[in-house]
Amino acid sequence: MLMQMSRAASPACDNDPLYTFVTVLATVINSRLQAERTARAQEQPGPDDDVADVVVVGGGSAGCIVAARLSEDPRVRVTLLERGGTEPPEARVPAFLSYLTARANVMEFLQAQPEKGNCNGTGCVFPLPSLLSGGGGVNGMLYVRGSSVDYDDWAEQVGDLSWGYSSVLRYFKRAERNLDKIIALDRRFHGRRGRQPVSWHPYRGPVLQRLADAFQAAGLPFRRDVNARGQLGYSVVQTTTQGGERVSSFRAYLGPALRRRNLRVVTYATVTRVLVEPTANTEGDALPRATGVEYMDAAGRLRVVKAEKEVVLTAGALNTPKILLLSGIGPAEHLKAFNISLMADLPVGQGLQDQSRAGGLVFDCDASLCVSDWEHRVDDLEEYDRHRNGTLSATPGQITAFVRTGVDPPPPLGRGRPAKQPDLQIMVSGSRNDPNGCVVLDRWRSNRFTFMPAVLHPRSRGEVRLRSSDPLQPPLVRFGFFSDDGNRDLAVYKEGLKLVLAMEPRLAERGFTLNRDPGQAPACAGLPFGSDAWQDCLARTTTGTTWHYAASCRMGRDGDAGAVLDTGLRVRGVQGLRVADASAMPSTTSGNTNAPVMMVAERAADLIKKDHGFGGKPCADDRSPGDSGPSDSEDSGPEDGSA
Ligand SMILES: Cc1cc2nc3c(=O)[nH]c(=O)nc-3n(C[C@H](O)[C@H](O)[C@H](O)COP(=O)(O)OP(=O)(O)OC[C@H]3O[C@@H](n4cnc5c(N)ncnc54)[C@H](O)[C@@H]3O)c2cc1C
Repeated sequence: MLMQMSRAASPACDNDPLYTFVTVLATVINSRLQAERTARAQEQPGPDDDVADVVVVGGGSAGCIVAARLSEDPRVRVTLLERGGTEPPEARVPAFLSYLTARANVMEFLQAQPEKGNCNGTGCVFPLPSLLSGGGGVNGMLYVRGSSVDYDDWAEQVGDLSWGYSSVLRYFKRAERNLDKIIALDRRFHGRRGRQPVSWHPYRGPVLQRLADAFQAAGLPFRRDVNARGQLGYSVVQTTTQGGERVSSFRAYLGPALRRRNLRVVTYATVTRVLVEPTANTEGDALPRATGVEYMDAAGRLRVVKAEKEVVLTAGALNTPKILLLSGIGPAEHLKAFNISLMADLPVGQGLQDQSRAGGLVFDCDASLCVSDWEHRVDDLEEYDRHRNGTLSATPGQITAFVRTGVDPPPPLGRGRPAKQPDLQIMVSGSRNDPNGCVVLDRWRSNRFTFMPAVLHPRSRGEVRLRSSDPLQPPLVRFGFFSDDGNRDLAVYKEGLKLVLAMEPRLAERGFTLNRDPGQAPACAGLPFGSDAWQDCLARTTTGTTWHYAASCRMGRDGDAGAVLDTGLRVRGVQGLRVADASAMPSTTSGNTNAPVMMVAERAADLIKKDHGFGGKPCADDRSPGDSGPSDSEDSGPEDGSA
């Protein structure tokens, strides 16, 4: 209830008859889906005296993987607590993305702190997934690992080669079940037997073809596989799907594991804090220890689960820091202001990153290309229902481009860092220009496309702090978009705008008309369209998140004042507490963040198993860094059947 009160206005059009229509159809589609092979998560809270070996907090992209991996050993009791409910059936339909992201029962919409230099000074509105599967259940499904340079940078930053590309590649491969026969043949880079299916959306309609032609005509090279030897160019990207259905890490990992007796999953369980107790270690120093968590169940009752080995936080890059702060782990001054007893003075929440982007350039589609009427919609549904194909099996966002702009100086010679790391991504988002303003509704037949340049490696930093000591209040978030000294992030973004503006004639030839309506960016209406001042204005007033929140509790080397975790993902100065989600990343990667988060979670599970001597199937991969190894490092396959 309190969560509802704290939400910003949701763009949901729940009362629209079309929404009801789609929901009913989604249910019909679901009823024809192959029989559920996975048990439903338990929605009943556990007994008051619940005890586990490991408590995992947050059942998102990372949490579902950590819980499933750790419970492979039947001796290890794992409890996963998730504040939302189970992934809804319509999440499986790729084109229903827009309905999901507008639904208050799976997404929380919040407002960030107002800042002068972005979001028109009013505070960016941003969504937070709230369901078992987290971002993986509502996201755009793009499977993008990023550049090898990203991970070599991580290794250098944290002083640990095991986070370098040749090491983390094993975990990417371990997670992946690539369903494209040709791509899967590239065994150096791809896995074929992991739990996470990766495939192309089956449908590539005329709109996609023409967008691809426009990128090609603009001189960008076509890149078939962005997850192997390089990313630069434009691509139709593979997705976390199988046979025309979304497969989140909930479906891929946790669903098949739910039958395990040693795994307990509790939904509608909001963790309010980690229980941290001062203890004595062998040297006699007082070193606090995480002993469990407190959570609020669906009935609003406070409960406790004890963790005999450790607590793993996977509540996402905005809520993991909030939970740490509520538990007395964070900047001392900040905690003092809320009368929270200090357990460890750490820069929790300080290094928040998201890939700054802003409203890009909007193109309207010729009616001949983007027809959408009731007849077509019914055809679409029939096609999907029968063949898992057609417009419902895909999203326009499957096409994207990665660019190195040249804003940053070239890397020093001999440093072995070829200029293959993109700093800009052009994302494409489809929507409908509906007269009733409910653009989210029948978006699977988009008639309007926005090209959104996103700054992949922002210099700007934000922060996550507590709004209040009430654990049900959302965190206070400041994104800091376009706030870096020297405006380098702004320069990268503007390069993206220029690139798309230069594509305008090619897009026009192919049926896409640039929408010059000043209403697209009212604050910039008085400025000449496309001018430098207009570009600045666009960035400052139409700023948005890319939903790639990361690095808010980053790992780092000993002595790094900005590091919250060590490179084993352990919270510094606290025993029995780890972070294994996007918060732990040292910096954002060259692209979307879901695949990197899955890699971090796979690695975290191995680190935990190793530390506690748990069994299961460690990635045969913890060999010496630098040995990229053959694909025998892959998982031997889902033991409980695939999703
Ligand atoms: C709209 C959208 C589109 C995106 N598109 C893409 C894309 O196309 N490709 C891509 O690679 N990435 C995409 N991403 C990003 C990607 O999904 C995230 O990076 C990834 O899901 C982060 O994983 P996580 O485990 O760190 O956090 P999440 O997946 O967000 O999981 C956190 C979980 O913790 C739960 N939780 C939070 N607080 C508590 C609490 N107190 N108690 C219990 N549970 C709690 C949440 O409900 C949630 O389930 C997108 C994200 C969004 C939101």
